Amino acid sequence: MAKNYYELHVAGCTRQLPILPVSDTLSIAGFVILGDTEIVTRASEELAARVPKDTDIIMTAETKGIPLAAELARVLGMKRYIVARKSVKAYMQNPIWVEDESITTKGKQRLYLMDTDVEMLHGKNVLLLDDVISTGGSMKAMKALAEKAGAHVIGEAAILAEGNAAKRDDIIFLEKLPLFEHE
Ligand SMILES: Nc1ncnc2[nH]cnc12
Repeated sequence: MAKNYYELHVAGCTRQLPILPVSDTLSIAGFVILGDTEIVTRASEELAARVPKDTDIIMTAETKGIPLAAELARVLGMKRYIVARKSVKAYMQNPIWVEDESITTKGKQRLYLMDTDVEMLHGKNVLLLDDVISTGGSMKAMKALAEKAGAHVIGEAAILAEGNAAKRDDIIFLEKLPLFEHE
């Protein structure tokens, strides 16, 4: 049980985030939107106002970005959105893939798209979406994957920008989230 919490205020919601170690020297405030309809709905409304006008389609990656992408696409009246997967399922034909590294996952993993996703992305302006942008590793992998599929990445958006990402002016986000360094 985590003893310490960080109080987050975002899109009119307040959440107590448990501070949890991800390495010997670094802890994060765990932000989980899975199962939280209120934060997903309200954040999507605020993000919708900031989506680049010429966005054709939204793309996210498994897992925590999925409800956000579904709701943001719905608010924007988009019938489809794209989910990059962490593994290849039997129903995924002719997959393409890239390597991915993230702050919350140990080691390397891959991100995959199936051929129907590639068809939907080809030649489109795509907005990359996630719950948190931190090191930028997941976004980098998603960008490479979208470009491999023949899409043009028009922007990167998230509910929160964590650590140094909060200083970036090339990404869309609603609030900052600190990282917690210790000895
Ligand atoms: N603070 C955080 N909580 C949950 N997922 C994350 N991914 C990157 N930073 C995170």
